[in-house]
Amino acid sequence: MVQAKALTKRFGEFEAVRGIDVEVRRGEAFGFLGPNGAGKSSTMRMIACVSPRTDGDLKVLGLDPDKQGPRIRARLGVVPQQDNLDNELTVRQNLQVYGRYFGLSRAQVRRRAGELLEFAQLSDRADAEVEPLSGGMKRRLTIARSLVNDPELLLLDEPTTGLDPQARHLLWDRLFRLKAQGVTLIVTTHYMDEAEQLCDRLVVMDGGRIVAEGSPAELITRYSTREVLELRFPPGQVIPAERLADLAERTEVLPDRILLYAGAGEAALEQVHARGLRPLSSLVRRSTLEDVFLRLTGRTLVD
Ligand SMILES: Nc1ncnc2c1ncn2[C@@H]1O[C@H](COP(=O)(O)OP(=O)(O)OP(=O)(O)O)[C@@H](O)[C@H]1O
Repeated sequence: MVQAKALTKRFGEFEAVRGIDVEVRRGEAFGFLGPNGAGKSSTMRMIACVSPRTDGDLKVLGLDPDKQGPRIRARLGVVPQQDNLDNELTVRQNLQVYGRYFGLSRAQVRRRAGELLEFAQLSDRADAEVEPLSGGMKRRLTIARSLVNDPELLLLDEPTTGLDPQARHLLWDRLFRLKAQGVTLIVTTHYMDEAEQLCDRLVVMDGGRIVAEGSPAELITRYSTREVLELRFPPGQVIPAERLADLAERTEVLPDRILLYAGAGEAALEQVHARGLRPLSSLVRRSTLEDVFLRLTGRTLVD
């Protein structure tokens, strides 16, 4: 669906995307995970044929965005980072206007709008104005609108940023449904749980480069331990990192806590207690993509 080789985007002197290689296969949910400024949106905008590449090769649906942008766009759905719905129109009209734009007849538009309202779980709001809708509803409507042309490939730039957990889960559920219908998804996100839930495969981006690639489970196995012991100490107390280092394969000291990467977290915690250390709280959890990112970059995703 997408083949990029040494794909590069420069803004003047600044290189936002630094020669990345990416391949997205039909039917998969593929993710770009990285913090703000990593180059995810710049990459997405090149794939969406709205921003030309500066260098490298790019094929989307086997076509060249420089020469065949309109043909590609006709088969794509694009969900931008910011909702750009028409607040003057109702929910249904937002879908209908887009349908007309894609050249559907009035009858086709009516039918498609009905299907999409159902998909977005907004049938009961069809004739409501857009402005007072919740953030989650607006997001679902934006996604529904991007599906008007029945795209093979759907690009979602930070689909759930700013949504509460319930709205995020509802939205993920809709995306799973699309995937089950065979739509290829490409998602950018700085939420590691979103990447872990949604993506079959992903690349971790930082500073315009790809720093790792694989399925969430592969990345965790490759770059982290099975379990992590998180210890918090009272404010102002120096974290006794040197007294804990031998309990784990690796430790990370963050401003408010220390992370001990150990195969068996409970056993490590027993040792902590046996050494007379009394953390304010302790938590044994499995490793996540956040741990992978920390390992690869020395920073947390939300820095
Ligand atoms: N039009 C532009 N002109 C100049 N610099 C830009 C432009 N667009 C993006 N950049 C810069 O390129 C870098 C990558 O931006 P990009 O939006 O691709 O990152 P991102 O990973 O999507 O982060 P975010 O989540 O903030 O969108 C940033 O440093 C940004 O300031």
